[in-house]
Amino acid sequence: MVDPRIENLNVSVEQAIITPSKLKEQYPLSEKCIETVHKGQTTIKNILSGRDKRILAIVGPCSIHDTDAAKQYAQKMKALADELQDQLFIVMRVYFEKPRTTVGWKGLINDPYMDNSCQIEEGLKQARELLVYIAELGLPTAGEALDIVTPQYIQDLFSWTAIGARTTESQSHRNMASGLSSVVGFKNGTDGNIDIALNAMQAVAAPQNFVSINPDGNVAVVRTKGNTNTHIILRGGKAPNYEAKYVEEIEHKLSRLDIAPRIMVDCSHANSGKMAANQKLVLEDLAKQIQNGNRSIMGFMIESNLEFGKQSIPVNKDDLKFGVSVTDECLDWESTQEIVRDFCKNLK
Ligand SMILES: O=C[C@H](O)[C@H](O)COP(=O)(O)O
Ligand SMILES: C=C(OP(=O)(O)O)C(=O)O
Repeated sequence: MVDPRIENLNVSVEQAIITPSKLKEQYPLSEKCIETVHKGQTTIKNILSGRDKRILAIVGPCSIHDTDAAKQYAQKMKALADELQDQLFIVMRVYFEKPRTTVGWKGLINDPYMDNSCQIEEGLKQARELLVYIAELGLPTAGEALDIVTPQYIQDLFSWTAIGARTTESQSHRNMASGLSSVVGFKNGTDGNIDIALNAMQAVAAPQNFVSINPDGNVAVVRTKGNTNTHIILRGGKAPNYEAKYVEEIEHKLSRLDIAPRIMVDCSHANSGKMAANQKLVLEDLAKQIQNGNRSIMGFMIESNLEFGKQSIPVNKDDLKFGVSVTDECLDWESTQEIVRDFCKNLK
């Protein structure tokens, strides 16, 4: 019994939704999907361990708000991934959940119609349908695990996972990451704090026990084995942190902790000053570092969409510009191809 004098004072509605197993029945995995994810997860683990010498490239929109645009983007990306497969393992950024500094649209799962109606069940369906589509193309995907329950619905389709700058220090996110099957990258904090990511990697390597839900939607205790397939992502803080002097500093910190020095650089966010065009400069710098002998940089991240820039979410959704980000500024497709190809040429 809920006593309304002391409980749920700030809750307006509690609405049961589809269970993870029912959603998976509606959008099942074909053998081709399983092969895409299995190959994606395994290849990324091999890149992390250094067995596979290629560079991991996480490239795609800041956020998905229109699954048709995302499908077009994925088709283009698949062709680029095939073209550059000798040097890069390209994984499409398919981010459905956005952490906000204060308030704002929290992504396709939370609010698929972008009108504050927050039809989360519909958001989960659209997300899963899109991930199945992309896996059918043979293109692996990457997501940010932000909500700690939604992985039960879609995580089987991701080949790589990020924990964001605002949640790397969170115990709940570390618990969750310790049970994920993919490689997990931890961003440094928004203020540039590196230690929270290093602490996260140690916490996540250990077995954890916590309360979540099971595939049938029942409350369950989850006991994990721990996930040692993790790395740091440098995303800048008060200032950028992608240059060689920062990368070397992190290498030393990792070595002191007896963790293999494997580092991903996010070319966007504070490393680009949130200006999409600057991602080119970051990527050029990374290519130089690698040419100069760096062996710890194992990957990079780029925020890119069909079209350049960003737009605010209009009241009338017919006014949305197709293929333009509704969160952070993104590079357009042509520039994305160009800078990624140049990166490969520079490495040769
Ligand atoms: O990646 C996207 C944004 O940087 C992140 O969601 C924070 O956005 P905000 O500061 O606009 O809320
Ligand atoms: C929100 C993101 O990044 P960060 O956590 O680094 O701000 C992101 O990659 O979408």
